[in-house]
Amino acid sequence: FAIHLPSQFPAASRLIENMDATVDPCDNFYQYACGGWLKKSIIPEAQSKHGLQNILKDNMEVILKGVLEKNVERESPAVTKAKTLYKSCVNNSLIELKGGAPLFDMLPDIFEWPMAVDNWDNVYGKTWRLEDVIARLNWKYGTEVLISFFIRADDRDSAKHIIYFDQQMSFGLLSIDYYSCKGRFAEACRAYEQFMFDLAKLIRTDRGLKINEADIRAEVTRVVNLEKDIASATDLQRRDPALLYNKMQLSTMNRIFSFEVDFQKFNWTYYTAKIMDTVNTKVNDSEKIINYSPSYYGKLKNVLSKYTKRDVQNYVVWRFVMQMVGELSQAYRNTRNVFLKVLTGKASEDALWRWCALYVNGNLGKAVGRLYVQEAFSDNSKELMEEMIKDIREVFISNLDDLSWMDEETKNAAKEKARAIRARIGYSEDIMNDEYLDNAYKDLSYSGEEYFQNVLQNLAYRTKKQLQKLRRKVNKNDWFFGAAVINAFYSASLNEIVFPAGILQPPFFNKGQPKSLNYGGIGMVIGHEITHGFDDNGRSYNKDGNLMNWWTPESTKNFLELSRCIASQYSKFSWDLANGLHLNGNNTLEENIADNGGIRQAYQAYKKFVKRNGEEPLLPGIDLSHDQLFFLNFAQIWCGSYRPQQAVISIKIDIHSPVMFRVLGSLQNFPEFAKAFNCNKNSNMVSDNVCRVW
Ligand SMILES: CCCCC[C@H](S)C(=O)N[C@@H](Cc1ccccc1)C(=O)N[C@@H](C)C(=O)O
Ligand SMILES: [Zn+2]
Repeated sequence: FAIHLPSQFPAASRLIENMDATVDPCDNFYQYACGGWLKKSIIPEAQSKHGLQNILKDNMEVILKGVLEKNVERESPAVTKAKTLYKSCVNNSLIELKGGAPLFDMLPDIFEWPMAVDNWDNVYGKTWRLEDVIARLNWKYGTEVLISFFIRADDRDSAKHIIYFDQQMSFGLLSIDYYSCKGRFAEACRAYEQFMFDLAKLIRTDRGLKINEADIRAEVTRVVNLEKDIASATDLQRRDPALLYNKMQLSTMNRIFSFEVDFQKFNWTYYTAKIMDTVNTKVNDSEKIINYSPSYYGKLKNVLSKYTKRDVQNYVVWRFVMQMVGELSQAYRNTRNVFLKVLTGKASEDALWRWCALYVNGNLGKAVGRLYVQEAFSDNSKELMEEMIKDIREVFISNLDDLSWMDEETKNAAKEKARAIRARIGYSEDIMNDEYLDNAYKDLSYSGEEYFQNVLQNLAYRTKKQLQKLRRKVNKNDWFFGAAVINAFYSASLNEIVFPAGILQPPFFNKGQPKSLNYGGIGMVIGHEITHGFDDNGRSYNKDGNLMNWWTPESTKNFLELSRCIASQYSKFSWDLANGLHLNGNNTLEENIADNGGIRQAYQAYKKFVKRNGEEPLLPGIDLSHDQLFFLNFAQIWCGSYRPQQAVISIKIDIHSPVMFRVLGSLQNFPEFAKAFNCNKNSNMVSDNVCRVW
């Protein structure tokens, strides 16, 4: 356009392009809103799913590349470190030259990988202790295996830090179902074993060691069986945080929850001291800890009694090396690429610069966040966001009065908590301050030629920062998310909602676009995050972020009944792309409650805005009311598609419902949607059993 159109015009063309007006909005609003997008979009080779939000992510990566590659005459040392790290990461020729050596040269430091070395039993086996290897994997290599050890705010004393012991949180095959190795999971299992086999073989080859394929295969099989047994020991349904909170002394862990490997009793105090010594923090038997998974530790005893120390060492080192192949030469990356293609459908690697931009952002989020904000974030959105947060918070609070299932006492406590929620918008001022930034990264120094060492340094550094917090109070002013992040968050222990700069952009938000689009976009996100304070997990925490029950038994009973309505409703959705698998309404309950609350609160806030300020001028070029545009923009934020393999993964491990069901589920439960589109009561978009919690 030669003439400068008001910035809302791109909104109209975007909305029209993405939708398919031939679909009846009352039949399938997702198809109506996204049909246009779905017709013209393909999932890139390097992705296993692709949606409108990925386009924002791709654009952000381009911005990050630009700022990380730009040489400027004067900059803070912290920013220089980010650029050096990036340079080492994109130095493909040098990475290729180093082959697998950076990895297999450091394996002795974690007591070696038995299947990729000779004579392990004599050289390492005799003095081997499980505590030594998993302690080191934790503090030095940021790898949690068998035991999840982390330091976090005490659930019942959110100002203090405490040590937590939890069950293993991640598995090579992602979820327990894959270990059946049957039907749709058979191929993934085989590819997983092949990945381990190929990597062990490659390391032996590069080390000049002989290869007995049958021996390697046998060890691979034992390792996968061990991992399957560990996964089988994990607690699956962990809905109530109060039930996880088992505070005890380390001596109790030794007395009740210990286990053995090759008849060596695991000593929890010795293990914990091994980790805490690295940050000069003394712990002994009387140290208080929180055991999140008593039954898992009880089962671990039986699991490990079936395996040798060699099997256990093979497994724990495998969990580390399988992550690290990504930082090595093509031959090593290929062992995992083949596996990922089968597991997720991802058919090629991401462009190296994209991977490196995200890697540096993930590790030096404060420095990269500063560059991103300076380059791409218009600061004028803060007051508009504050106004919208105020609107939506008030709607949440006033809606409480309509809830017949909640008594006055509980309502008052809910109002108090809602008022206490603190909002973080865009980025923390700290990152614009040179000495703050330089201090944050003072202990880090990178080499442009040693990418793998840089990565190891980051693994140790991140863990060290966390371990050092144990004897310190929680700093409630710390931002726990970077600025270049296209997402939003709620923290129960801080009772805080966070909207990083990355999400404050179209289609979520734009000062120039109509308010109907802003409320259907970021407005719904704001409601989503506020509602997390009251979902089936967040509701257990009080306004100060402590696990304290502020509910009357009657209100609790009613809440659980209504949340079960949501859970069973979403469980009814079956997904043809995942050959008919049903959603897991329990695993996705928190996010579904948040979505259902968010859409209602944002819509009501928009209507209040219109009452205060009058109807907005219609959007030229699209004959929809602003009520309709509100829902259209919300839905289009979720336009996207999945590869079949990724569809199964999302159902198994994503706490969010798949995108189309997030739109269908929340709108079927919200009668104002049907009103806006004049849907009659037996249309698909009107649920015959509306569920409503907030
Ligand atoms: C491991 C990350 C978990 C993120 C959890 C936060 S509460 C969340 O669910 N954020 C919302 C933000 C949002 C809400 C409504 C509409 C759009 C975007 C979310 O859905 N995040 C998605 C993108 C995700 O994290 O997968
Ligand atoms: Zn959420």
